[in-house]
Order: sequence, then C-alpha cells, then structure tokens
Amino acid sequence: MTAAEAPAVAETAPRPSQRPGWWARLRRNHLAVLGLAILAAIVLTAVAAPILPLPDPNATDLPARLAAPFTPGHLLGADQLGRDMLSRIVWGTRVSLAVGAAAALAAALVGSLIGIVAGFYGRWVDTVLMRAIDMLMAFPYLLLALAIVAALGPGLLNALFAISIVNVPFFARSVRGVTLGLVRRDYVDAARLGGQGDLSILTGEILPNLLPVIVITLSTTLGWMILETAGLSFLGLGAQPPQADLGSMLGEARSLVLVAPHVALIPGLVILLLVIGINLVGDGIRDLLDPRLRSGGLVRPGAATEVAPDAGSLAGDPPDPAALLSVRNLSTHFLLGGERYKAADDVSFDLAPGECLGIVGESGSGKSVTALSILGLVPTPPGRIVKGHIRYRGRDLLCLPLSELQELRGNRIACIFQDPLGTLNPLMTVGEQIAETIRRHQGKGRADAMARAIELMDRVRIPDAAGRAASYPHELSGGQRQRIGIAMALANDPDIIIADEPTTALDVTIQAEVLDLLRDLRRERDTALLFITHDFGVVSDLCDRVMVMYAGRVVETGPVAEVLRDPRHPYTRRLLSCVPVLGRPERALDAIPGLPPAVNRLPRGCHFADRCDRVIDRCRAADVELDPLAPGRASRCIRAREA
Ligand SMILES: Nc1ncnc2c1ncn2[C@@H]1O[C@H](COP(=O)(O)OP(=O)(O)OP(=O)(O)O)[C@@H](O)[C@H]1O
Repeated sequence: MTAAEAPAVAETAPRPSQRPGWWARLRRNHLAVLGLAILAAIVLTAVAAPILPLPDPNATDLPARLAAPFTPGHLLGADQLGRDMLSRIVWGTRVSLAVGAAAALAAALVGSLIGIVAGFYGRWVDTVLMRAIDMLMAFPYLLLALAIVAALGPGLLNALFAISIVNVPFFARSVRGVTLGLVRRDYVDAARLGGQGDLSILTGEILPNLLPVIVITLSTTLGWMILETAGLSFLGLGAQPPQADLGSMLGEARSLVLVAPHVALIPGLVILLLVIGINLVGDGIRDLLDPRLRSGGLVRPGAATEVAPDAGSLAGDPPDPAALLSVRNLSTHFLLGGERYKAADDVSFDLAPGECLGIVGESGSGKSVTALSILGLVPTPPGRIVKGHIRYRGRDLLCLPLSELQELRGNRIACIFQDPLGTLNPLMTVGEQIAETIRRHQGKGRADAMARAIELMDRVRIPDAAGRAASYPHELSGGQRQRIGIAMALANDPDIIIADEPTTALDVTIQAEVLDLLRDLRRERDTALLFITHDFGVVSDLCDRVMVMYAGRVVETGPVAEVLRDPRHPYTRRLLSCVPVLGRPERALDAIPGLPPAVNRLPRGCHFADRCDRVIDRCRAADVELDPLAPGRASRCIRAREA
C-alpha cells in the first residue's frame, strides 16, 4: 500500500469527560474552603449588623472606658470612650468591606474598560491610554492615594476614590495584555469575516474570554484594597469620627497598645482574618477558572516526569538486550482532582538501531504520552510514571539522575513536534537556535556551531540556508519551520528521533518532502525513528513496524506490511476501513461507531468491546492480554487467532 492509497485514521472527538462541578472542585481545595468559611462568617456578621442585638457603636460610656474583654455588657471590652468594641468591630467591618468592595469594583470596571479599548483598537488609542496609565504608575501608589485624598479632603468616599484610581492601572495593564493576545485569534477574524461590528466582537468574542482574567484579578486584589482603605483610615484620611472602620479603629488605638492592647489587637485581627479569607478564596477562584490550575494548586511541572519508587519492580516483562530502546510495561497516569487517568497503560515495545516504529491511534489514545515518557517530558503534576522500564543502550532511563537525562535529551534522543512555531523561540533567529542546541551538547564555539547549523539547514533543504539562518521563526513558512525542527533534532546526530505528528499540519507536497527527508536521514545515519501519526499512509510509506494504540493500551503490533495486509484486531481493521482510499470511490466507508472510553473510567474486559462488531460475552469478562501471535506480532483480542 502506498501513501496515496493508504487511509488516514479518523480522528474522533474525545468523550466529554464528566468533570466535577465547580463546587465539588472548590471543595477539594481545602485552603479555599477555609478562606470561604472565614469570609462567610465575617461577611454574614457584618451584613446582619442592623438586626443583631448590639449596642449603638458610637454610644460612649465613660465609666466602662478601656474595659477588658469579657466584662459584663462588653464581650470584647470597650475602647477609650467606653464604646462597645464588639458593636464597633461589626459595624466597622461592614464599612471596610463595603468601601473595599466598591473600590475594587470601580477599579476593575474602569481599568478593564481602558485595557479592552487599548488592546482592541491599538495604534494611537493604545498609545494615549497606556501613556496615561504609565503616568499614574510613575508615582508610588500609596503616595498617589495620599495626594488624591489630600486634594479631595479626608473622608471615606474620597478614600474610596483614591484607592480606586491607584488600582486602575493594575487592571488596565493585565486586561490590555490579554486583549492583545485575543484580538489576533482566528475566531475573532472569523467573527469579523462573518460581518460582526466592533461592539459585537468586543462583547461576544473578547469579553467572555476576558471575564475569568478580570474575576481572578478582582478576587486576588480585593483583600489588598481593603488593606489600602484601612491604611488611609489609619492615617486619619478615611473614616472620620465618630464613624468607625477597621483602619480608623486601629489608628485610634495605636497610642493604647501598651495600656489596653485589645483595643488595637481586635481590629488588627479582623483585618488579618478578612484579608487571609479573601486571598484564599481568590486563589481558589483562580484555580477554578484557570483550567491549567484545576488540580488545586499552581502547576509548576518538574524538570522530569515523576517516577513511582516501585515503578521498575512492578514491570514484569524482561527487556530485549539487543534493542536500542526497550520499553516494558510503561504506565503513565495523570492524577487529576482525585481521578486517575490511565493515559498510557502497560505499553511495551522495542526499537532497533535504524528502525522506524510507527505509533497509530485515534486522538487521545496515549501516543504522545508514551513517547514523551521516554525522556521524562510528561509534566508532573499531574503526570506520573507508575510502572515500567525504559532501557536505552542498557541503561534504565527511569532511574537516571536528572543531569544524565538532560544530557540525553536533544543529544542522543531528539524530538520533532507537530507545531514547530510553538516549540521555536520567537525572539531568536532559527540559526541561533540550532547553533545553541549544538553548543549545549558539543561545546563548540559560536562560529563553529553556526557554521554547522547552516550546514544542517542546507541538509534539510532550506533554500539559501546561510541567509535564512538569520530569520526569525515567524518569517519562515510552516514547512520550513518544520525542517528547522528536524535540523535541530539532527544537530547532535542522535541515535533516536521521536517525531510526534511532524507532518500533520503540513500540506501534502511539503508532507511528502519532509517524509523523504526523514527517509534519507534514516538511510544515511541509521537513526532509529519513533513516528507518531494518525495516518496509516505515512506508516506504510516510512515505517518498518507499527504499534496501534487504543485507550492508552497497545492493541496490535507487528511489521507494517503484515498488519496492513492482515490486521488481527478489530480496531485496526476498522481504522483501515473507515476512511477513503484514493482512486477507489466505489469502496464503502465504514466509520467506527461510538467513541473511545474515558481513560479514567475504563470498562471491564476489552476496552474496544462497546464499538466492536465482533464482540462476544467473553470479551467483557476479564482483562484481555496481548496475544503473541508470532515473533514481533501481537494482538489484544481474544479472537485474534480466528480466521
Ligand atoms: N497534561 C495533561 N494533563 C491531563 N491529561 C493529559 C495531559 N496530557 C495528556 N493527557 C491525557 O492523556 C491521554 C492521552 O493523551 P495523548 O496526548 O497521549 O494522546 P494522543 O494519542 O497523542 O492524541 P493526539 O493524536 O490527539 O495527539 C488523553 O486522554 C489526554 O487527555
């Protein structure tokens, strides 16, 4: 079968995962729940102030002056004028909360509006608005707030204005930054092409995407603004006597710290609790709204995938000593929100020097996770290698110290990714990027490394390589960028290249050229290739052996010609028959019904059973093992040996 004849694997949409609701996710974040409890207690008490049986917060009672907490009639004691501390704290918190929230909302509204308009219209609108914002930011913000209150006169409302104004730049800058990124998105162009006007694009396309950013910024700055308002009141520029807010109570009590510490301690403690509560809830909301942070904390992937300490001892199958790369029982799971996603499970394969192994499967079948696990490139959290051995030239990569693994990456084992624009640094010329890869591993000087980079660019058929070396990634075409990716992978003459769908984004002519290039390189340098693709045509064209994956597991493996001629797993058979074959219009298309199972809720028995046209009761009875049909040939089907 040639590339033109061979069908491509249909890409099916992954099953919509049954994600837990927002409340369930928030509840898992214990710190956010603690913050919510603190905040709810404070806010409810403050809101209920008018109906609570509290004395007048401004009524003085000189005989009770500086009464200690738990004095009868004064649960939290009394201040220097005998006013009930409990009542003043509750009413004062109400004022502080109202002023802080109003200031935050006003700053968010004005700042976001400025940011959206500047980011959306750009040019002189952006210049004028952002220079005005820069002028505001040129002053230390507390000094600016003091100057504004000094100009307007002391008072709570003026403090509110001042705090709002000094926080406007904060919102304007972050919203403008995000808007700038959004206006260049294809869906905004599509809306424009669809005839939508500016207002409709702003409200329909941009604003919904900005809202999480605004809400996150608001929730994380609210506590800060309450503190700033309290600061102004503390200095006597906010709430004016007899009205109390938390800052003014603290300010009035500062001279009494030694005589009656509770008068200062209690408002200080409430400010502390309030700000902690708001910040914890703010962080929780951010985790909730940002899909990358849904696991409950800030995701900072480690330099290498975490490997379970007993990963090696759980892997039962012995490695092949003759193989260049021998992967055994590799299981890489994602632990997300209490669920275990078995992205790659019990995957075993060997790669001989100079051999090309194709990994095929629908979207989400675990091809990339398997390949990325080899170099420890699956992000942890949430990824973890829970079982397996990965032997390269006899060394188990899962046991290597990070420094040795880094030495192998891009050097002995290199990668080519699907999206070269995403993997190339936009601020470095392509020549510099290839040269840097060479210098890092070969220790060559700048000039030598650049000369070698140009040589490699020439080798991957970039016209005018010497001139093009000075180009930035965005100045090259998609096919040229992919060739730069290949040149970088070749820079250190690796033993193995892992190519993750390197031709998917390219048109057929460029795709054919890139495949030719990889074929030549294999021949010339004897480089082994692990080629991930959806396309059986590419597999038949380039690969010696193929491994078909389904729902994280290998379901069939064998020499390409044999698998294409006589597939032994119903999934492989359906993959081969479900897409058109060029030049055979009479051939009926046979799409695979249903969707792959979610890898966190895999069914019992054969994972393909629900979609299989040859299913029998026994398929669902127990886990199906890979059946070794012949040397180098296996199928995970209990009926694989049937005619
Ligand atoms: N960082 C991640 N966090 C959580 N789950 C992930 C992550 N990366 C991959 N997965 C999950 O692991 C499973 C396998 O993904 P993988 O990228 O290996 O699929 P694939 O077969 O390469 O698909 P495609 O052909 O679309 O690239 C999928 O269910 C995917 O949702």
